[in-house]
Amino acid sequence: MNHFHYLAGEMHCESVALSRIAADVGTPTYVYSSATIERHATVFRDAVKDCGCGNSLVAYAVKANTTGALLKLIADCGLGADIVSGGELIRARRAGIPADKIVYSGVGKNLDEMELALREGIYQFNFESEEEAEMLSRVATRLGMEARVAFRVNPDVEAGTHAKISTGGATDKFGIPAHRIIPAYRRAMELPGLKVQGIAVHIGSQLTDLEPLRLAYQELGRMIAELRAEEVPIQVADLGGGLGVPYVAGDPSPPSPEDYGRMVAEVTAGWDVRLVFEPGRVIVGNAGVLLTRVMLVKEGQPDPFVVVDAGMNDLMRPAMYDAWHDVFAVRQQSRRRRSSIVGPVCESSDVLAKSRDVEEAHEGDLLAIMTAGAYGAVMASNYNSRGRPAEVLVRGGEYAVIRERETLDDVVRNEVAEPVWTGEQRSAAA
Ligand SMILES: Cc1ncc(COP(=O)(O)O)c(C=O)c1O
Ligand SMILES: N[C@@H](CCCC[NH3+])C(=O)O
Repeated sequence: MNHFHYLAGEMHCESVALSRIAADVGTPTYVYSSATIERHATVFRDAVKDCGCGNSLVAYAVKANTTGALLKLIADCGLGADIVSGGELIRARRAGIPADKIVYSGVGKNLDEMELALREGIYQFNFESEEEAEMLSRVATRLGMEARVAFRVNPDVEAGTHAKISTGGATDKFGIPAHRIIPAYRRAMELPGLKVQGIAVHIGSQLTDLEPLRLAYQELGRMIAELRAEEVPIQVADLGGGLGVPYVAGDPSPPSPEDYGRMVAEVTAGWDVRLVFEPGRVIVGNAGVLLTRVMLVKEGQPDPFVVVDAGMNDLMRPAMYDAWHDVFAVRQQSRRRRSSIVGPVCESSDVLAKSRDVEEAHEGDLLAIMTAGAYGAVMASNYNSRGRPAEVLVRGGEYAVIRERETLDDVVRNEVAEPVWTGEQRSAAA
């Protein structure tokens, strides 16, 4: 369910016409609906609230979309944050997410990031290796602090999603395999500065079948029992994120948060733990579109190329994962024409929609690339010296720019125009 819909043949977000945003802010621009985000946050929270001990923590996976105003909205819905870097920690805190609602995942946290997270007092570090436990112990001891920790298990299950977004297979870099879990916890319990409290799992993203999740959670349940038999005090089970969203209008396949919540309640019954969830895409995916303008239409083989002003640098997903995003004309057209929608970037993979039966497009038309709220703006780059797109948040009948479009000055800001070579630095110091 989202808040993008047609009114008198024109696509609106809530009640704001996308053509108005394009006229005021330009294109390409990401447009988000605050009502959709609030709704998804609430629906997810309600779907899992009775699972586990009933005091579940829903920690939004900040990587899906980190724009400050959007994070603030999610914080106001009471969600915590799942972070993967010091930068995401700072963003989450600035958005008002309390430290005790923050969990920290990721295979490579550096010492500075560990120190920052410790000083902030986050809820839990999810270790992805035994080495991380040693590192954090040293940091915590030096600071005279104690870190609450968990290990992420790699359950070796086939998530049934795109290979590049699967994370729970034996050859993926994430987590540690089941056979190393007990020794890892034994060691962590001996290390100073660590307080073992939980266990975590996350097998991938855009999952449209609950079975792989069920298998992973059952494996987690077995591990909790084994760990408790070894007197490891597991009180928290972090079930990760991964719930998919429909990328094709009307696609019924992704399970609803309610179905997911029922499955979780069933599998985790009797675990006697606090559950943590890390949803990303399901909160923001359908809350955003990328608004773009047709620059020209050129003949092509086998279909015409509709060249738009958004490219793979603005929305990487089609080039990177062959991802499908519906493309609709902002002003509905009755004629249709098989076309490829392509960006201006100098790469053959800069194709947003390949040979699609779409509404016929003409120079100057506006198009909406749908379901672009998650892993869209966050993955944008400056490739081809293109400024990253603007972002706009709609609320009721009004909207606000929440990120300005980058100018060329912004793009080159950190470059040093007149390099100072090391030899010159030495002679200046002498
Ligand atoms: C550890 C972890 N948690 C949560 C997420 C969020 O996943 P999703 O956006 O699919 O819910 C990810 C991304 O795959 C992740 O790596
Ligand atoms: N960036 C991916 C999701 C990765 C999730 C993080 N592990 C996507 O756009 O689908």
